[in-house]
Amino acid sequence: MIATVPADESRGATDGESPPAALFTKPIVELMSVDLGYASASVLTEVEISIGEGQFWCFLGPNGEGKTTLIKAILGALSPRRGRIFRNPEVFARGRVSYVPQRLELNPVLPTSVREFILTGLAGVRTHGNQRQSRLDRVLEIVGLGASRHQNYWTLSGGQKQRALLARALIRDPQVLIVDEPTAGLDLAAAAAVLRVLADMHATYNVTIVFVTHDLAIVTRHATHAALFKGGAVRSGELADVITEEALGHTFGVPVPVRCDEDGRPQIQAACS
Ligand SMILES: Nc1ncnc2c1ncn2[C@@H]1O[C@H](COP(=O)(O)OP(=O)(O)OP(=O)(O)O)[C@@H](O)[C@H]1O
Repeated sequence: MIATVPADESRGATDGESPPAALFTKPIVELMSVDLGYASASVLTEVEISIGEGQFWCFLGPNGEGKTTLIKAILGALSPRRGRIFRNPEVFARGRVSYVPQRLELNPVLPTSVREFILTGLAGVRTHGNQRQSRLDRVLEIVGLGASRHQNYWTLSGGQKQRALLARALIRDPQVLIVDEPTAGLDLAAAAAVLRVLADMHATYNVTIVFVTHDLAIVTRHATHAALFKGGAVRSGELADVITEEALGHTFGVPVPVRCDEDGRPQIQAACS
C-alpha cells in the first residue's frame, strides 16, 4: 500500500529507519473540508478525501448524492465553496488525468470513424512522428476494437461505444483514470471486458483508478479504497474501513450483510433464500 503525506510536506525520508522515499508519494488529489454545490443548492459538505498514486477507488451511493459533483471538483471543473483542494501538479499540469464520462454528448449526425473518435483523446497532447499511430494501435488492441477501427462510431453497440470511450481516455497515457459508471447498461460480457481493462491498467501500469459504480461486487473485487455518498456527507478510506454493514445500511437504507474473508477483505453475502 502507498502511504500519503500532507500536501505541503516534502518527499523523501532523512533517517535510516524510514521506509523508501517512494512510499511517501504525495497524494494525487486531496480535498480538505470541502463544500460543493450549485447556485443556492448545497450538494456535499466537509468532504475529506486523499487519493494516492496507484490506488483503486470506487465511489458508491444512491442516485443524486453527489458522486459526479465530486468528480467535477477533482477535475477542477467545479470550484469549492469552502475548503481546499490540492491537485498534484506533476500529474494534473502534465495532462495525465483522463476522464470517461457517463454519456457522450456529441452530434450523432457527424460521421466519425472509431479511429478518428479515439484520436480526439490526443487533443492538447504533443506527439511526434508515428507516435499517434502507435498509441492508437496500442489502445485499440487493449480494448479489443482493432477490427472496428474504420467503422462509424455511431453504429457501434453500447458495449463497443463504452470501450471506444475508454480507448479515447487511454490514448493520453493517463496516470489517473476517472470513469463514471462505465458498465451501466452493459451485458455481463461487455461489462467484464471494460473491467478487465481497468483492472489491468491498475495492476500492470499502476494507473490510479477512480470508478463510480452501483455494483457492490465490483467494489469488493477491485477496490483498494472506497467513498460512500449519503445525505451530503462522504465517508472515505481504505476498503475494509468503509465497506461495513453499518455504513452500507446507512447509505442504501437496506441491510447489506458483509463478512470479511481470510485476508480481511470485505465481501457481500449473497441474499439467497
Ligand atoms: N449543473 C448542475 N446544476 C444544478 N444542480 C446540479 C447540477 N449538476 C448536478 N446537480 C444536482 O446535484 C445533485 C448531485 O448530482 P450528481 O450528478 O453529482 O449525483 P450522482 O451521485 O453522480 O448521481 P447519479 O448516481 O444519478 O449519477 C443532484 O441533486 C443534481 O440534481
